[in-house]
Amino acid sequence: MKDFKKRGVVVHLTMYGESINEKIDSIREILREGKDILVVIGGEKVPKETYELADYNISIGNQPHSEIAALAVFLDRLFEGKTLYRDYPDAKIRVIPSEKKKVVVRRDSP
Ligand SMILES: C[S@@+](CC[C@H](N)C(=O)[O-])C[C@H]1O[C@@H](n2cnc3c(N)ncnc32)[C@H](O)[C@@H]1O
Repeated sequence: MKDFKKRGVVVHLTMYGESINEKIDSIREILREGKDILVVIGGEKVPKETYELADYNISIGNQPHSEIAALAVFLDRLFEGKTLYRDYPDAKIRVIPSEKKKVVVRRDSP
């Protein structure tokens, strides 16, 4: 975290942090400025130093979630859902959204 702070902004997700609803616009602005964001999520006990080193301590509500759930909600808010259906030009398999069945298009290898 100390090293990363020389070139970007550290966001630590914690149920004790400030509301994501209040802070997400300013965090999104960091990306617009072209800076990188390091998202820190805990596993076991999170050391006190993490809270102090983070530029933002952000809560996804004040109830505990799994770390993956907290990260998923954070990323979805940050990118406003726009990354969910992003096209990857070099993808080997593409899933076509369908109401009733699985539709998959495979790209032939070159
Ligand atoms: C299950 S929690 C473990 C917490 C850890 N035992 C501690 O002492 O802080 C795992 C991680 O999920 C994330 N997390 C859980 N609930 C959250 C919430 N409401 N808001 C933001 N992040 C959360 C945090 O990064 C947390 O460190």
